[in-house]
Amino acid sequence: MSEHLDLPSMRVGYGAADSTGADGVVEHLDTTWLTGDPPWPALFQRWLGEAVAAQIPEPNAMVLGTVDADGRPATRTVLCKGADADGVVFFTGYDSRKGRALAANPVASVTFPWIAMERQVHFRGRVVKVDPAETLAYWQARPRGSQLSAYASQQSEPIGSRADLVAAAAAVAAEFGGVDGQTPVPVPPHWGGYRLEPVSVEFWQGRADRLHNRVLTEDTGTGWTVQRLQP
Ligand SMILES: Cc1cc2nc3c(=O)[nH]c(=O)nc-3n(C[C@H](O)[C@H](O)[C@H](O)COP(=O)(O)O)c2cc1C
Ligand SMILES: Cc1ncc(COP(=O)(O)O)c(CN)c1O
Repeated sequence: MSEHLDLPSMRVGYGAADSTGADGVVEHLDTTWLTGDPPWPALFQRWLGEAVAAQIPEPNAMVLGTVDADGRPATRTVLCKGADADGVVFFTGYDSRKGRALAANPVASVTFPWIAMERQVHFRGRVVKVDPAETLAYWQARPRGSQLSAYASQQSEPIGSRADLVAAAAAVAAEFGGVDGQTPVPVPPHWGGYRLEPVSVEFWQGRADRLHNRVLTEDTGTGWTVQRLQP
């Protein structure tokens, strides 16, 4: 397949030297943009708001990296459902492949790949389960169809066919009064939220000639540092 695609020559240049990039920002990302304690939330909220305003698809999608008990890394996309000074929150199956990795190794990375904005934000840190009240509040805000599917799905386990999957979902729907029923679907015991509590957050802004801007903020244990990194 890829032999018909000229991958080596595929590239996009970012901005023009010393001018604005696709992020619409003339000034270069600078360490002085990161203020506050911790220093990352204000700039992160601004960039997230700009990604939403730019109408890029799924601006709250983030690529989550985990490492399993055998040291094998894996990444997949999840939706960010909360972001504040305490960290970034996502919801998933606790017994899924990622859930099992996080049980063994409660650390992760997440990357927001805002490529259309020529931006990326990268977090690393410890991961904790959110408390059940936070999971319940989010669960109740999900569409009923998504609740039924999450209830039916043993996420990341094999299933024989699409028909088997549809039948499993239909059985769960019947248990709770049908797809359009009124019986509330309880939070499945195997489902809930996690919060990545960042110890490092890196902001990346693409610039001409690959002379990009990178600013890293890290929690050293005695306070947050802010440094520019080479591209
Ligand atoms: C844009 C996008 C958003 C997704 N959001 C979630 C999510 O919030 N939670 C989730 O469990 N899976 C989500 N998925 C599916 C995951 O990428 C993944 O396939 C699933 O969670 C199983 O991952 P695992 O087997 O590594 O545990 C999303 C996929 C895409 C493409
Ligand atoms: C399996 C799964 N779980 C959870 C989510 C999170 O999003 P939402 O709660 O908005 O459905 C997604 C989003 N694609 C998903 O695919």
